[in-house]
Amino acid sequence: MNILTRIIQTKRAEVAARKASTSLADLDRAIAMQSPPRGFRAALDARQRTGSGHALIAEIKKASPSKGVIREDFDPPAHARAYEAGGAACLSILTDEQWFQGSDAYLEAARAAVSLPVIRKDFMIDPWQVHESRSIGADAILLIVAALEDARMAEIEAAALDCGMDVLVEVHDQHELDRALRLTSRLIGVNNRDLRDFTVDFQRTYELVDKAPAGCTFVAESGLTARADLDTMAERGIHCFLIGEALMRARDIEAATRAMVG
Ligand SMILES: O=P(O)(O)OC[C@@H](O)[C@@H](O)c1c[nH]c2ccccc12
Repeated sequence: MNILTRIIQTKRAEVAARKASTSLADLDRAIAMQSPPRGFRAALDARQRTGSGHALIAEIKKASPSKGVIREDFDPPAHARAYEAGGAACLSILTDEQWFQGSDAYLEAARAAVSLPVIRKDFMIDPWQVHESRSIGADAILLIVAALEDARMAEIEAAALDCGMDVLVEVHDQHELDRALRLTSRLIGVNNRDLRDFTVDFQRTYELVDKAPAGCTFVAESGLTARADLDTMAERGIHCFLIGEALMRARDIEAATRAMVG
C-alpha cells in the first residue's frame, strides 16, 4: 500500500473525530471572526507579471514521512518572517500531525506574523475540512487528485471557492491532469515526488507543463534544491515553485530564500 493510501486512511479517522467535536456552525462562527482571504494565486501571478524573480511558495515543514525531522529549532512565525523578508510570494504550512508533525497552531502563528497568503498543506477528503481551514486563517487549500474521486474533488473545490479561497490542484501524471482540468481552478501543481517510492523526477513537470492549457498558473513541487533547478525550469516556462526541505535545512532561511528567488 503506498504512503498516500495510508495517510488517507488515518485522515478519515481523524476527520471523523474532529467533526464529532466541532460542528459546521461552530466553524462558520470562527470564519466570521477571521481576517479575509489573502489572494494566493493573485500573489503568484503578480510575481510572474512583474518578472521580479521566481514566484516561491515557501513551505514550513518540520518533518516528513520519508525524511523524519527536517528542522530541530522549528519556529513557524520566525520562519514565516524569514520567508517574507527573503522575497517568497506565498507560504505553505503543513498541518497534518500524524505524518508531518504539523499543527493548525503553526498555521495560525505563521500567518499572523506576515502579510503573505498561506496555503494549508493537508489531506482534504471532506468539505468540512475546507471550513476548518478557513476558520484557522488559510487562504488556499491543496487538493491531491490521486487521493480523491471526481465528485468529491468537485465538492471540496466548490466549498473552497465559496469561502473565497484558492485551490492548488496537485497532479502526478497526464491522467490526473485531465481530471484536474475538469475542475474550475486553474492553479495546477505537479508533484515531482513519486509517493510510492519517494523518488524525485523533474521530467514529470516538463511533460505536463506543455499539456496545461493557456491561463493555468503552473507550480513545480518537491525536490527543488538549487537555484539552477529553478532557472532551468523557468527557461521552459515554469515560474512558480513549491519548496520545503531545501529552505528548512538552511542555517539562514532568509538568505536561502533570497538566493532561490533571485
Ligand atoms: O520539501 P520539498 O521536497 O521541497 O517538497 C515540498 C512540497 O512539494 C512537499 O512537501 C509536498 C508536495 N505535495 C505534498 C502533499 C502533501 C504533503 C507534502 C507535499
